[in-house]
Amino acid sequence: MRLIQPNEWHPADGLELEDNALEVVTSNENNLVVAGPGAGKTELLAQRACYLLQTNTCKYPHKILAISFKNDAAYNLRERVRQRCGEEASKRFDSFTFDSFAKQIVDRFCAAIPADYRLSKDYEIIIRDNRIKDLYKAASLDFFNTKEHLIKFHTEQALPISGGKNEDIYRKAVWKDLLTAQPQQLVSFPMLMRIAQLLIDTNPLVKKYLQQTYHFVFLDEFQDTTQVQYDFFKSCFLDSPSVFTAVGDDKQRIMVWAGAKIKVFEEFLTDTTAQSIALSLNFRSAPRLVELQNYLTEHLLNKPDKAIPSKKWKADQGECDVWLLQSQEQEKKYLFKKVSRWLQNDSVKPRDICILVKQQLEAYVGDLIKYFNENGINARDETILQNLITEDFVIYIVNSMYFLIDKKNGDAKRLAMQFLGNLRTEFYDEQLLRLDLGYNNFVAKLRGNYRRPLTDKLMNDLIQEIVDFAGIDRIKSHFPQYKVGSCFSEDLERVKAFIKNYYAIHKTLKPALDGFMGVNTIPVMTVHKSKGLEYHTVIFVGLEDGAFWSFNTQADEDKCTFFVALSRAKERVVFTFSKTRNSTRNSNQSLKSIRVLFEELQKSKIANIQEIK
Ligand SMILES: Nc1ncnc2c1ncn2[C@@H]1O[C@H](COP(=O)(O)OP(=O)(O)OP(=O)(O)O)[C@@H](O)[C@H]1O
Repeated sequence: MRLIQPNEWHPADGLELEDNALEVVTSNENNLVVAGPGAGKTELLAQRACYLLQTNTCKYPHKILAISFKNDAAYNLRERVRQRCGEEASKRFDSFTFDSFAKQIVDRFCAAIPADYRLSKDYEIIIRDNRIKDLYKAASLDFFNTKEHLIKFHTEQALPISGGKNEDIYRKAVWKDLLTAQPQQLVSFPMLMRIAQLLIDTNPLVKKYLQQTYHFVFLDEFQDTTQVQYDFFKSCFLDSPSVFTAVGDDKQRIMVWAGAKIKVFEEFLTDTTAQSIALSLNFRSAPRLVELQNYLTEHLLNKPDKAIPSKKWKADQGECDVWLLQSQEQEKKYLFKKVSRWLQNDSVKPRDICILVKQQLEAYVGDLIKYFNENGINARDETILQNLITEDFVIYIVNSMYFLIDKKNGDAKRLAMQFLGNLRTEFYDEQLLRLDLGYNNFVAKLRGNYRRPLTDKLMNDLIQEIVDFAGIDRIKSHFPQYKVGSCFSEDLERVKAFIKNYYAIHKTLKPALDGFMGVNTIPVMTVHKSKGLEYHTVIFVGLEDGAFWSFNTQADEDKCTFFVALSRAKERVVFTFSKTRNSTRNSNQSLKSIRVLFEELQKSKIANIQEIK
């Protein structure tokens, strides 16, 4: 890799950075970038990674650690860095979620965990908090009124658990029950993070190893950081020479219900003496939508910041519609008609459109998804597959299959080879060339053996052979999340099952793979899942009291949720209100509790509100 002098470095891909962004990209100080939607915060992290690696400011062999909240966000950031500064440099860029980073530390250094909290190799991760809640219930602990309070209480304290109050004794007992459960120990991700923190607090060598490995630490979507995550970050890196860059937006703080720390920006600035830096451009949304976001920022969120649209747009671009409909039945048909027209006339692809709901996806749009699919527009609940299809090994399998059916598909081969190369970071160029040749021969052999139709058995065997070529042990040892337990085999079985299902529908492999990956399919998801993403058109279904049932108790967070939905759109955003919604608990819908959202849209004079007869 050719080294670039810092003063000769330019942002990758010809992008222009505003002055503040460029200052952060090249800075050697701790910074907190606070900026609105579409300001390029994630892009700034990608550009900073390129700067640090290409100029060797992050000196070889030290690395950059980027921590995100969701698998797909970690994946997207890693991909952006790879595209911007190439395969070789990006090997020193580790992009993980908080959860997988903590798990990796625990798995790697499990013998160093103090005895009372030690985990064996095959612990089970509890995803559903109910198991924890039930244990407290069994201990007749009723001093918390909500499950959320109880779950927060469970990991509120750093380990080891101390204190002699009743609550502490119960907490200790529940932790013990979980860590001695048979046949496997049980831990939630926040528990795992507390254990990782304990490991670091009690093992200076592990701490030193982390700090020497990662000279630069990035924190994406910092507004969503929980107390447990922040404590873990501090144990790992505070007061070390590592340089921190956090980016976030307090207008997009929608995870307070899940424990996001409201004062995290302030604490970070104090703890790390970071500078707070603002950005002013919005690269994502067209000018009319930026204007609407600015209006709502001031009048709904009571914040002073204003964004400036990028110059690539014409001043009158951007549209916001609110459609008031009579029934859910009318809503699905009207939306179908509109979406069909956009797909035909506006050169918009299904993947450029996103349907969002606040929650209860099935109740709000289950019927609509069915109706779209029955009438020729693919749409699906993306939440089911979003994590799986961004897993590296899944991308490898699918691209190997695309390459199998089309030997001219160079992109598919490149992506598959990239995965294989990453599993063998110790390889020299010559060995990589041999691997390339071996992979070509392997796929050529598969092509020769490939028979149609693919029975379930043949499909299973085909996928298994592709995985075996990469080597299950190698995959497991490379990806911390797969090292222990049965996560890998479970995910692999899910991949096989999904591809077989799509194959049963389409009868040929290409559309089956496209179906699995969601090509030509409108993604449908909750606003929470849509964070960090962007679409040409966003349709928010259910601007109603029923969907915002918690508005009276958490108005600020719900206003931010509404703002996040709106700000995912590049050119068009639509809100629907339906007078009746039979699939929900209260079929008659009103606009009383959330009147302020509706009124502010109206007052903005940008939203076009229409009653649809
Ligand atoms: N300097 C730039 N020049 C041109 N386009 C940019 C620049 N920075 C970001 N973009 C583009 O703007 C869009 C938004 O960028 P990005 O996702 O980084 O914003 P963000 O601040 O993280 O957004 P959000 O907080 O809303 O998720 C992306 O399409 C990105 O490619």
